[in-house]
Amino acid sequence: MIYTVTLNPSIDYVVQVEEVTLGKLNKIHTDFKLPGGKGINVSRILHALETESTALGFLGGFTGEFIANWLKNECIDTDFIQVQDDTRINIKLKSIEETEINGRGPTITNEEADRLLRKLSELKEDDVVILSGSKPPSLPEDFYQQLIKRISGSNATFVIDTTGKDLETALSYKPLLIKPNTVELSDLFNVDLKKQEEIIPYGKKLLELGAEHVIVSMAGDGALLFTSEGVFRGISPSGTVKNSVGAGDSMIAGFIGEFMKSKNAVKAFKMGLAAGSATAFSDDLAKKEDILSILAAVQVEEF
Ligand SMILES: Nc1ncnc2c1ncn2[C@@H]1O[C@H](COP(=O)(O)OP(=O)(O)OP(=O)(O)O)[C@@H](O)[C@H]1O
Ligand SMILES: O=P(O)(O)OC[C@@]1(O)O[C@H](CO)[C@@H](O)[C@@H]1O
Repeated sequence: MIYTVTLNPSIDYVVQVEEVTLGKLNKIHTDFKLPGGKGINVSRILHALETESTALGFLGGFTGEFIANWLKNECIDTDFIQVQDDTRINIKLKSIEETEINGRGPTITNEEADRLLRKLSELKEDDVVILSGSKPPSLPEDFYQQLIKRISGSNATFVIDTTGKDLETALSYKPLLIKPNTVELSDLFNVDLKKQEEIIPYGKKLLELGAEHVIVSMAGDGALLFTSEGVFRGISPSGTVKNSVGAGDSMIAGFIGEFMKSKNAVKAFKMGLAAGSATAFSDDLAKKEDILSILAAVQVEEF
C-alpha cells in the first residue's frame, strides 16, 4: 500500500492578476481554489495514474473540510487526523511572474501529533510512505524523524520530499527516493549550483549518504536521476507552461507509481518526467491522458 503524509496541507488559492502594483488596489482577473499540499498532490496524481494510495496528515476547520470533500469527490482514500485549528490557505499569484505566498500552518496539539505517530506504527513491510512538504511550526523539530523511525521500525520504505535538516537527517534511514530541486540541493550543501556538471558530485554524495534513488529536478531543464546503476539525464518536452505548482509532486507520483509496478528506475524516471511536465502544462494537476501523451516525447540518456 502507498501512503502519502501531508503534515501541512493547504487550499491553494490561485489568482490571476494582469499586473501587480504593491501599495495599490489590484483586481483579480480569474481565481480558483484547489486542494494543496505536497503529499495530497502526490495522491491525486497517483489516482490519475490508477495507482491507489491513502492520504494521511492533519486537516482542520472549513479549509480542511474543503480539501476532504474534494478528495472524496475524486474517490481518493484518506485517513486524516482532524485538528482544531484551520488548515492554511496558500496564495499562488500568477502575473508576469509566478509568486507564492505560503501560510505557516495551524497549531497541532501534542495529542493530535501522537495520533498520527500511532497510525504510522501499524505499517506492513511492503508499504511505502511518501512524506512531503513543510511542517507546521507547532510540531516538534524532530517530528519527521519520529515518523521515519516508526516507518523503519515496521520495515516499510519511505520517500521524503522536504528541505534542510529534515532531509539531511532522513538520509541515514535510507529513503527509497529523494527529489530536491537545484535550489534545495544548493541549500543542503551550502553551495550555488547552476550547471548540470556541477550537480553531479552532489547527487552522488546523496547516494553515498543513504538515498537509494535521487532525482534532482531542474524545472524546464528536466532532471537528473542518480542510482547505483548510473546517472541519467531526462529532458523535459517543451510546451506552454500554465502552472508549475505541483510539478515536483507529480514527478514523485509518476516515479513511485511506475517503480512500484516495474522496479525499473529509468522507466519510472520517464513517467516522473512526463507527469511533472504534464502538470506544468495544465491549470490544475495533470490528467492521465496528458501524462501518457507526453510520455512518448520524454528523452532519457545516460550522463
Ligand atoms: N517549465 C517546465 N517545462 C517542462 N517541464 C517542466 C517545467 N517545470 C517543471 N517541469 C517538469 O517537472 C519536474 C519538476 O519540476 P520542478 O523542478 O519545478 O520541481 P519543484 O521545484 O519540486 O516544483 P514544485 O515545488 O512547484 O512542485 C521537472 O524536472 C520537469 O520534468
Ligand atoms: O509549504 P510546503 O509544504 O513546502 O509547500 C506547500 C505547497 O506550496 O506545495 C505544493 C506544491 O508542491 C502546493 O500545493 C502547496 O501550496
